[in-house]
Amino acid sequence: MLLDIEDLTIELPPGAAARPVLAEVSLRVGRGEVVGLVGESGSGKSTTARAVLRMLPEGARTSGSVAVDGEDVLAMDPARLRRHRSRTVSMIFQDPRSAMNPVRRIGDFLTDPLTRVLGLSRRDALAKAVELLASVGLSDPERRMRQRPHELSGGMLQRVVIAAALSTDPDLLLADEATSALDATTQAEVLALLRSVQEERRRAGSGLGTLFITHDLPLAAAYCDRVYVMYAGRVVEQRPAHGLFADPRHPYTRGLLDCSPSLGDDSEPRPIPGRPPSLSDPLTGCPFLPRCARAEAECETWAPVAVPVGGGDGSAGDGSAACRRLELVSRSSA
Ligand SMILES: Nc1ncnc2c1ncn2[C@@H]1O[C@H](COP(=O)(O)OP(=O)(O)OP(=O)(O)O)[C@@H](O)[C@H]1O
Repeated sequence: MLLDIEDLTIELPPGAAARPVLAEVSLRVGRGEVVGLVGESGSGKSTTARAVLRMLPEGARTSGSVAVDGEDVLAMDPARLRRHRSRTVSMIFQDPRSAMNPVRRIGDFLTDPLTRVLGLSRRDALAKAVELLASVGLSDPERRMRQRPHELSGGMLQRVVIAAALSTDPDLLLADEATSALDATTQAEVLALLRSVQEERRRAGSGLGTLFITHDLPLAAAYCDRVYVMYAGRVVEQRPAHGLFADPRHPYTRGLLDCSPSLGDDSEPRPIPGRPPSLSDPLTGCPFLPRCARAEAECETWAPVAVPVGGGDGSAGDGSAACRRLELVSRSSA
């Protein structure tokens, strides 16, 4: 398994929060797989991605494990961690401008990791940077190399950032809301680009794993192979994308789909009532309870546990959802 997060719990120092930022998160990404991580703001998506780079909140206490290619990231020594961050994993953020120094040229942004991390000569790095810009679909790459960020559109800049992220040939790509700031057409183009990179690496026999973070569940269901849904620092459902979209099992997943406008459906999107809990809200029982239309008194004391669920196409056990009602059903049919 390329990325294997097991039972990861991250707690802030005493007094800073009433509940963990992440609670017992387990998540896997295989080579060649695109895995979605979805949830409302504050659910813990970025913290999960940052934990893969061991970029943890100040003073955080951690339990559980984060392994990449079988190696425990939380136990890496500083030299190994540097290599892990610069070679094995690359991260793309929502705002490409924040990743770039506005006064430096695009060429410098790209050649920097090539000389520093890969040890290429300046000349080879320049040639490789031009190649990379062409490979992400930017016209006139030599001219782009001399331009500064403000001279390029958001979509073009995100392509530059993707080129830089791929320049060190990482095994794992963490895309944190990487297309959220783009208009619909540009978003579709950037997703197609990421897919084609994925295919190319698959054909070359060195599958790239992608963790695709978004608040947009229909987008994740359309783009990803498998999707994890997070709520209040926990994974509440994880399924193959088609099953999740066709037959969501957790009430929160259903709620997210019901509040998304969908093509060919005239029904009004219905927002989930209430708001997600903040870190200062202590949680007992099911964290979704205050917003759940199907909650019962017993949910108040229920300790969340992942219950195996089928794929919506008759296949069994290829996903899970953490809901007490599903646990009752699975117990009664066992
Ligand atoms: N370094 C930190 N110190 C204190 N609190 C933090 C820190 N990092 C994250 N948090 C808190 O942890 C919770 C989860 O944040 P996180 O950024 O992982 O959520 P998210 O799902 O990615 O949200 P968004 O979509 O808004 O980025 C939030 O309540 C956030 O305020």
